[in-house]
Parts: sequence; C-alpha cells; structure tokens
Amino acid sequence: MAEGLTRTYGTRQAVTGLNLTVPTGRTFGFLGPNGAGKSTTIGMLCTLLRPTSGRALVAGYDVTREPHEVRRRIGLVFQESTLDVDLTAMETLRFHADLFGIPRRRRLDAIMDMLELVELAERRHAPVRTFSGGMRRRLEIARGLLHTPRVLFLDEPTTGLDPQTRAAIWDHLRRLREERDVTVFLTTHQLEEAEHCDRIAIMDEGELVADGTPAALKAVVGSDLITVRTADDPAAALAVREHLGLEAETDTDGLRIRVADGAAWVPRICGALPLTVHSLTVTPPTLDDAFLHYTGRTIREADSKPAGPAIPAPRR
Ligand SMILES: Nc1ncnc2c1ncn2[C@@H]1O[C@H](COP(=O)(O)OP(=O)(O)OP(=O)(O)O)[C@@H](O)[C@H]1O
Repeated sequence: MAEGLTRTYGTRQAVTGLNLTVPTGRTFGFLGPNGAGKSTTIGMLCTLLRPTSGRALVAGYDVTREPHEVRRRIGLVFQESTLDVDLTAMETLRFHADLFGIPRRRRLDAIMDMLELVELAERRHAPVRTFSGGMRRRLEIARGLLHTPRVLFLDEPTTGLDPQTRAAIWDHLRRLREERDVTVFLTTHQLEEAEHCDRIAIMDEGELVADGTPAALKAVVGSDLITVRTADDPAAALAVREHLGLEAETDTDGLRIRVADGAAWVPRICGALPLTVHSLTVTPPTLDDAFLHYTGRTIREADSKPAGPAIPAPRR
C-alpha cells in the first residue's frame, strides 16, 4: 500500500504522489516506458531508496520506519544479474540462506525445494558461469524466494532474454502464484508481459495514470480496430465515411476503422465497399491502446525517449 509516495532527485520528480494498493497473493505489474519511475518505486518499496514524502507499507510494515521488518519479508530480483558466476547454484543459495539466518536443519530442504521449483535441481553443482541467461534468472528467482518472503519484487524480470526463455520464466512465475501464497510485484515496459499479470498499474512520467485488471484497462478503450486491405484504400475510406458515417484512416496497414463491436460491423463494411477486399481483421483493444488512451501516446513512442538508470543493484 502506498500513499502519496514521492521521490525527487534534485529538481527532478521521478515519482509523484503515488497511491496504490496491491492485492495479496496476486501478480501485480507496473507498466510504463523507460524513465516512467518504475524502478524508483520498487527501490522505495524495497527500502533501498528513501521516499522524499508520502508513505508505503509492504507486508504490513512501514518502509521508512520499519525497513528491517520489510526486508525480512521481501525477495528482490534486480534488473541486472547480481550472481557470483564462480559459485555453483547450491553455493549461491547456501550463501543466501546463511545471510537470512535460515536454520541449518531446514536449509537443505528449503534449497532443494526452490531448485526444484525453478527446475535447476539437476544442475545444482554446476558453476553459474555455465548457465544460460534464463537459468541465471531462474536461480535469482529461487534466491529471492528462499527465505519465504511475502512479496517478491522483480525489476524487468525478462529483459534481455529471448522469447522462449521469457515464456519459461513466466511459466515459473505462474506456478509460483498457483503453488505459494506470494505476492509478485514486477515492473515491465513490455505490453505482452503485462498481459500475464492479474492487475496492472500504468505509470507515465512519475505518475500513476491507471490501475486495474488487463481486461478492465482494455475495456475502457471501448473499441475494436478493423483493418481492411482493398484494391484502393483511399476510395474505400471515402465509401466507409459516406455510406456508414464511420471515421476511417489509411496507412501502410490499409484502412483502419475503430468501432465498439467490430464483429457486428464486418458485414456492413464489406457491403458498403464497392471494390475488392483483400483482407479484413478485427483486433480487440490492446494494452497499447489503453496506454494511448491514458497518456495520449503509444508506449513505443514513449519508450523512444532516453532511458533512466535502473535501481542500483549491490555490486559484489
Ligand atoms: N539516481 C538518479 N539520479 C537522478 N535521476 C534519476 C536517478 N534515478 C532515476 N532518475 C530519473 O528518474 C526518472 C525515473 O527513473 P526510473 O529508473 O525510476 O524509471 P523506470 O520507469 O524504472 O525506467 P527504466 O525502465 O528505464 O528502468 C527518470 O527520469 C530518471 O532519469
């Protein structure tokens, strides 16, 4: 829970008056372009950055007044890897278990449980340097979960990974949600990734602009996109405007028409066109449409601005 959470760097407002409640045991995605303030928010929630004003409770504890209580109850996976590549997977987790004071008698069970969760048990004695990017990320997730935190924070968990590995990481995060009662809080600037979350908060230029389930955010857009390719798109646009009174734009994809119930309009559009239709697709609203709706630009346009620094990962 955050109330009026604000962080400034000098004169720059990185996060402004953030109000947020995250449901327990769910996957919550923080979506926004580079520099929106996502990492700064995670940094404050994880007690790594002090809020300039406002307050936040994580797992029931105040991040400013009770940082140690918060730290005990959270796991953190940074944007950049913080693994020591000379250690094996087992040694990595053993080191972390010591750090968090996991009792010796429970240590091996806890480590094996986590290694099995992320399917690295067979590679437990291999040094991390022999691991692929996806395996390293899975090991970091296992490490973040070893002390059974109530909340797992992941800053851009699949950045830099190929699509297959990304899908595998999401499978693991899904299992985590199903099998353990952990709240997963992650940041992403990838729309496809945000679709996996139970709830999303859209952030832009330090402010929260929307918050809800992916379906609810898309529903606000309220219209499907019909794309039609014809033998003569400008003539088709004119016909659609004149006969159906619909706004139609043409671009390299063809003719683009936005309507509330796309499927119902298909026969009428085809009937109104006096020329050959090569193809017609109906696309329900996407999260990019939702982002556009709330911010006035697409996330890709917003992302082409220079990136901000990620939250500082501890160096070893
Ligand atoms: N240590 C810092 N000093 C000065 N400005 C900073 C610092 N860290 C972040 N900022 C600025 O604060 C704003 C928010 O940055 P932040 O890293 O939180 O965004 P982000 O949404 O996480 O972006 P990214 O996806 O690139 O990590 C940006 O304008 C960034 O330049």
